[in-house]
Amino acid sequence: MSGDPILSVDRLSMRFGGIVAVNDLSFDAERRKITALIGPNGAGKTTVFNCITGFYKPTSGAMRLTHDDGHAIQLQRLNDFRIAKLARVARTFQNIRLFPGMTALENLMVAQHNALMRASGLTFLGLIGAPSWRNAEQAAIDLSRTWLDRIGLLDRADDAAGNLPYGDQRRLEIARAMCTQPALLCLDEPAAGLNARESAALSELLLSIRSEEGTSILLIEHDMSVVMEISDHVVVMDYGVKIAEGTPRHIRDDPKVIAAYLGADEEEAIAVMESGT
Ligand SMILES: Nc1ncnc2c1ncn2[C@@H]1O[C@H](COP(=O)(O)OP(=O)(O)OP(=O)(O)O)[C@@H](O)[C@H]1O
Repeated sequence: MSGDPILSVDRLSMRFGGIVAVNDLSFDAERRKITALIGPNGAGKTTVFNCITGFYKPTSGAMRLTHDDGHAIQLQRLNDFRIAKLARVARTFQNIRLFPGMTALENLMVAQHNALMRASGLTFLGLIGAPSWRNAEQAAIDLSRTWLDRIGLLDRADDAAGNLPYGDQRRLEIARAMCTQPALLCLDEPAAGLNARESAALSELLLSIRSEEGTSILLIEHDMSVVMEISDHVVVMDYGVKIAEGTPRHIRDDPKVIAAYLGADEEEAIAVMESGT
């Protein structure tokens, strides 16, 4: 794929002892597009995310994130905190990681903690109520409320996050990640456990983040209806390697992809496709 990649993964490998979770993987995620990373269970998708976001140090390979101004950052050289801060990569996890006892609004304020700490002069300006601190705090509240509105939860701002319906919690996590104003948003199975109506709301939210904020999105997802509906580009992994990539329509008809999902070999998959079943 040619174009304007925000993320270039180049020959990435990750081993755990004898297990090769990711093997010589290369792909690009285009700027202001939605790139889906799919594959059967154990294909290595989450391990790729963990390398990109600095949870794991890859065994070998490079991951370059290029900001809009052309400044490029080699992610494999940074730890997770610096990847979040300097590269502006935000992520969500397979399981919900909100603070359940805090309100929806407070969960979004927490995401802006670092910016607020800077504005508070590491608490001193906050203690004396300096105008610069008050302005920064108001801006953080405004941004939180804007995102609550975007996900349809403004009227539940003061409810504990843990009391919200599951689909709302999923969207709140994405809103929390967006409050860090990321360049690249990495979402690990955001549609897991959602019903059809909630999946549709999620797809709508992600499409609006792409079009309104212009945020680039990298998505791991098993729900093919979501993948097919919102992805600009799909990368398919199996056993740690890339087996296909292209548009959703292209990969949907690829016998290697069908074989990987069916657990069949490629010839069987072609036979299934040709029989139209
Ligand atoms: N910390 C680890 N230590 C040892 N093996 C690991 C570790 N993390 C992942 N693996 C192994 O690496 C392989 C890829 O796992 P990974 O979780 O990346 O796959 P996945 O495609 O995200 O799967 P799923 O769709 O089920 O979440 C698996 O065989 C897994 O057991």
